Amino acid sequence: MPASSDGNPAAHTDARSQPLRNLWRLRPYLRPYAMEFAWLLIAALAATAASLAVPLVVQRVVDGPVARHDEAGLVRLGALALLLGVAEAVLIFIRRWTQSSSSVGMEAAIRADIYAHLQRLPAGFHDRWQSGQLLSRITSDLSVIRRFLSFGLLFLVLNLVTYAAVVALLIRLHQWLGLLVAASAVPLFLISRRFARHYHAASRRMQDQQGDVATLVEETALGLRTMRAYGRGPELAARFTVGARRLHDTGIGKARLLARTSALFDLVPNLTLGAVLVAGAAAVADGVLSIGALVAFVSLQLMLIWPVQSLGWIIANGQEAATAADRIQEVLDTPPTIVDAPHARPLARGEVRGRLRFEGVGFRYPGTSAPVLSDLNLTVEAGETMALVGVTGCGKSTLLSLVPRLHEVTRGRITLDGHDVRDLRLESLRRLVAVAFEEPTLFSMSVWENLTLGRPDAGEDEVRAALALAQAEFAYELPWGLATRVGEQGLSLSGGQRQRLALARAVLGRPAVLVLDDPLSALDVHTEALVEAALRRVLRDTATTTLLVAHRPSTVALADRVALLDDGRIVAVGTHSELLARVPAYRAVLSAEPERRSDGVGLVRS
Ligand SMILES: Nc1ncnc2c1ncn2[C@@H]1O[C@H](COP(=O)(O)OP(=O)(O)OP(=O)(O)O)[C@@H](O)[C@H]1O
Repeated sequence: MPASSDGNPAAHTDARSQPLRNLWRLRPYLRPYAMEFAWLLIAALAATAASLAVPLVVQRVVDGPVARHDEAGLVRLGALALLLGVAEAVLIFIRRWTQSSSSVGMEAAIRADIYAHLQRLPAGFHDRWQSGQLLSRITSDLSVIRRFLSFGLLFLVLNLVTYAAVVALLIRLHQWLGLLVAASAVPLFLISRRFARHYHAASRRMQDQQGDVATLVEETALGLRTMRAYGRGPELAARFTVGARRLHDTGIGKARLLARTSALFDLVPNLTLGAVLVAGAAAVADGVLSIGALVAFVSLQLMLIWPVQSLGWIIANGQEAATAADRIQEVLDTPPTIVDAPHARPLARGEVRGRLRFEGVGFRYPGTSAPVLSDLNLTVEAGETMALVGVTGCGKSTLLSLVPRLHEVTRGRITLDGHDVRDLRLESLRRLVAVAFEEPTLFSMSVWENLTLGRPDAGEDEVRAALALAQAEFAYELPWGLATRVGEQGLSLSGGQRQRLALARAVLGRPAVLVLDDPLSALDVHTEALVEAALRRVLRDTATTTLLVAHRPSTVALADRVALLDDGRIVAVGTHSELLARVPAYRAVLSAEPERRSDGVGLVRS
């Protein structure tokens, strides 16, 4: 399903679009457990058969040994009833034991597939989807499906079989009374159908709202400091209260719907039971039914009460699972748009010189009308360092993201040594092109693991050299050195420390092309100078082609040439001093003069 542009793809979903179809589509996950399911179904059916046999034994007891005062017969039939009871208990144990391992295994397999799919989806998908929505799909929605596959589905089959078997036995005991019980299935069916329709819509609403609340909690946790600094705590709390209240109301609505329907599910079998008792007593009085048969009839009919009562719960569980499956398939059905072309080939580091060309490149974010880049031409020679300069919001980061194909060009092409980057294997391209973002992400793992993300085979000397280059030797001073866990729930690092580790991570990969998005913006002047000096040395020595977003003259000084980006195009290319001398717009961008934003939103300083 295409996500909506408001970041809440769920908001536009038709809840009744494909009831049960998406749940059915999950059946391949059941296949590895088909044998286990067959066994547990056999165990469950055998347990049901054992429980159904008990009233028939009771009938024999009442009409036989009790009527004839036959003690030996009573003991024999009593022992049989006891045996049936024990058999039922053992079979139920076997069923429960089997069902837990298979359903948890299926849940884990679906979760692994969703996670792998999320990794293949392009950056644009993650820009549009709220992470809370993804989180709730991969956690609570999957749990709902597991519960249905392990309990709801089993009891649905079991209860239907029980119902059919009991009705058949009842018809055998007394045809008309049996048919009366069978007729009670009609109102039950109508009630179930209406309930399923309403409950499906309510379930979808609730699962979407759970995702919204998860998003709110996540945003609050991530933005806690900003929120406090601006004194916006109460406002966010109010937003949360509204979301939580909505979720609460939907939950209450669902519970009331279930309660109302459950009352009807209680009423129908009890009314039928009342009618059977009256008509059965009359039949016994007329001598057409024995007392033992009436006792057996009523005992069997009582066995229908639980299957009918639990129908509400089973339908509710099934509808929740169906909507959860809808939400999961919405993610799985989103095709990964940035993938290897069939003819894509790998390119070894040794084969690459690093000449990077943008030829008539255009780019527009999905769901937006105006392109950010249009007809952009630029050549970065092999081993050259090119700085990219432009006002805030003109598309510098967007341009960089096109090189490793985090986004895909919508027009033109980007070539590396003459190869269109779309003709290269993604894995190969991303090994050749290393990126350091302005706001780098460190993962919840050790500094070492964060550094060697793109080069798991890197040796200690290489890591040391990369840390030295990025002036990031502070990492050795951390409590456990490079083994210190950083990122979420790890040690907090300053913005500058994070940037330096990200820079070390980028250069450690020994890339052919280094893409740096203002990588020194969070450094103090002294550290910046040290990093720049080291970076200049390395860029020269390793002959790495570098495309570098720069806002400050000191960073621009790292570059051999500078390209000025304006209105989605490269409007000037030259050395820093050439552009300073002949391009007023360049002077304006690099000086502290106020400059119009490229999108015309207002006046900003670059
Ligand atoms: N995911 C997105 N979806 C839609 N529009 C986006 C997205 N990301 C960025 N934009 C828009 O694209 C334009 C270019 O953004 P970009 O981040 O590339 O600018 P920039 O030149 O790097 O800015 P800065 O110097 O502030 O980092 C902006 O108008 C921005 O609003």
